Amino acid sequence: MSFDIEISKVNVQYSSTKALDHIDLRLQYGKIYGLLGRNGAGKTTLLSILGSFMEPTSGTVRLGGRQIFEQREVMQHVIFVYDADYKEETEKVQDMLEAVEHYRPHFDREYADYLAERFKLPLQKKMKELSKGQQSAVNITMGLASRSPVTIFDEAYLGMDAPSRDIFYRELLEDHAQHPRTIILSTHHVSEVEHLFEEVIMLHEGRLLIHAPIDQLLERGAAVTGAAQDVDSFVKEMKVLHTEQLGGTKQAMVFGNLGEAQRQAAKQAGLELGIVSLQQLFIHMTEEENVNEVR
Ligand SMILES: Nc1ncnc2c1ncn2[C@@H]1O[C@H](COP(=O)(O)OP(=O)(O)OP(=O)(O)O)[C@@H](O)[C@H]1O
Repeated sequence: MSFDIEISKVNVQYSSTKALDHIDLRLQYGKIYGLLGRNGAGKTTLLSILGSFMEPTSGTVRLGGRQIFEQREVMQHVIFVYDADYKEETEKVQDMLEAVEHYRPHFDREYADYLAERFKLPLQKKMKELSKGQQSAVNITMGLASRSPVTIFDEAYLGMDAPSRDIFYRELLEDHAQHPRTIILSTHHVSEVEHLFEEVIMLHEGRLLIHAPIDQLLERGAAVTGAAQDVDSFVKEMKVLHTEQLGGTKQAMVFGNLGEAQRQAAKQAGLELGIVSLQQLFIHMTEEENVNEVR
């Protein structure tokens, strides 16, 4: 079975809110995707559809060419890890892990034990007795150890401290290298995880803003720094996402590939060209005044 994902003309309407507006996406099997968007952009809605937690109002979602909603045989290959509510959960951690093993055909018990050890999970405690960060670490352990061909993490690290998040990111990269699968990570900690992504998907107000390989996206951003009038004249025909000025020195963040001739011209004008991080691009690409031109 192929595990490529095809999302076609997907719309989701919640009473008066259009949460997803005509989303078309192809996700190739085996890559790590970063899903970004401001609060309310539609990330959880999109991931809930992929996780078969809900059906779109219209449009189709296929995995390997097959419809996914309520298709148990297809959905055993997809795991959706999200910030679940365990306030009432009396199951012990150990039992939770064993239960997942039952219906996840690629689950690796040894790896789950190893991760439980790495995260120092109290295996004999009830889920509701765990701290928020520990509950998230259980979710992540289930998500990684399931080795599902499609593994979705929706803000899965909530409450986890920086060392635990670091373990998560390292394990994800190492395990993905050994057991390639599609991983989709939705996150607000952009600067912390951008090194994981192979492709970036940005949603804005329910619509697709961009879907591109991360290196191509980063190549489109540049920070031009120098004397204010020189910067202004250099960027006058370009898409400027953001500017900052300190005294006579200005920095403009531009969006669009700079060719060799432009790079030479910048050098001759005494301007410095710097790289822009994904976080900076994300912040300014999703500003109201920039969205239309980015699109
Ligand atoms: N059950 C619901 N009923 C009505 N509106 C909803 C419901 N769930 C989500 N929405 C709305 O749909 C839009 C998308 O919400 P969604 O949770 O998908 O965004 P998100 O990108 O995951 O946001 P966040 O980053 O804040 O988690 C928002 O405007 C939200 O208010």
